[in-house]
Amino acid sequence: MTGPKIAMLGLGSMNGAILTGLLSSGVSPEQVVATSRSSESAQRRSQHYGVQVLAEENDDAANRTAAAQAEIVFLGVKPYQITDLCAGIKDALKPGAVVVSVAAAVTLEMMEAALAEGQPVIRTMPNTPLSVGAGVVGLSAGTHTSQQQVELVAELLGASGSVHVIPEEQIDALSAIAGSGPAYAFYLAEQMAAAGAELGLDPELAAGLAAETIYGAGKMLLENQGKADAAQLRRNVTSPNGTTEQAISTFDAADMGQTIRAGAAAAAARAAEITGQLRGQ
Ligand SMILES: NC(=O)c1ccc[n+]([C@@H]2O[C@H](COP(=O)([O-])OP(=O)(O)OC[C@H]3O[C@@H](n4cnc5c(N)ncnc54)[C@H](OP(=O)(O)O)[C@@H]3O)[C@@H](O)[C@H]2O)c1
Ligand code: PRO
Repeated sequence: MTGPKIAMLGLGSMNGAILTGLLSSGVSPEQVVATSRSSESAQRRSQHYGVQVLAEENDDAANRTAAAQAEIVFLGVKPYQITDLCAGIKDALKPGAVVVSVAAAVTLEMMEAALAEGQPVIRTMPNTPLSVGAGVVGLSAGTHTSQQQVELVAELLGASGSVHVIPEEQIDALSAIAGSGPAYAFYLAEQMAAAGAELGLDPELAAGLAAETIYGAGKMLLENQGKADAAQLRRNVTSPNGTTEQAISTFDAADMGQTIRAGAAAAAARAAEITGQLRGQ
């Protein structure tokens, strides 16, 4: 085993996506110990990822046991569970270990208050495309976190995506674009596939066309950065008086741009609302 030992407490969609990215980028399964709530899910995930997964259902101390072994401890449970999890593991953590939350809405201050005095903590907002090496991560460091720990975590996650160190006040905004963003793209894919089927294409073909088209457009956006922005690339497809123009006019008439901006604003507002609820607990 080379590299730091990593604990993943909770191994659902998000920590699972991070783990897939880590394993693809050269982290060895022996470096990882994970937990889940149910023994059924622990068994399934252990088989899927080839890592040890302890179930809390079988052993109340599963999270402590996993955390005690690691230099980096990812918290991947639901936001309302994070501070209880912190309190549960605080005495078990190794000196120098860094606790990395992936949870929406849970602040560094809340985690620091639930952990031992001086505990290094990092708050992240990752997205699930980390599982295919194309993720985005927002990262804010706590009061007692060293630059070396930030760099270690950024390097680990950076092998499966881009990492942006940002002030904590901007995490909800990043979450509304990049954390939730894959769902917006999947929603667009669903609607494009449905439209293709309504126009007479085989539904499977239509879904494939939607996926490949969104992938290709994303690749062009990235490869044209600094040369042509999204608006220019869209104009390049939109021949005057042609077919695309009809689609874009229909979108504009329904104020789709404003709808998308309102959706992202609602996601950010919900994060702030959950933070408020957690503070009131
Ligand atoms: N999904 C995303 O795209 C995304 C993106 C960014 C951030 N996040 C954040 O990621 C966190 C997890 O979300 P998710 O979507 O991954 O949820 P999820 O798929 O429901 O996964 C939650 C995981 O936590 C486990 N768990 C529950 N209670 C536990 C306990 N007491 N001890 C150990 N493990 C426990 C569950 O185990 P069982 O399977 O046995 O129930 C499951 O593995 C949330 O805080 C969310 O804000 C998610
Ligand atoms: N998924 C989590 C949620 O929907 C956080 C961003 C993406 O709450």
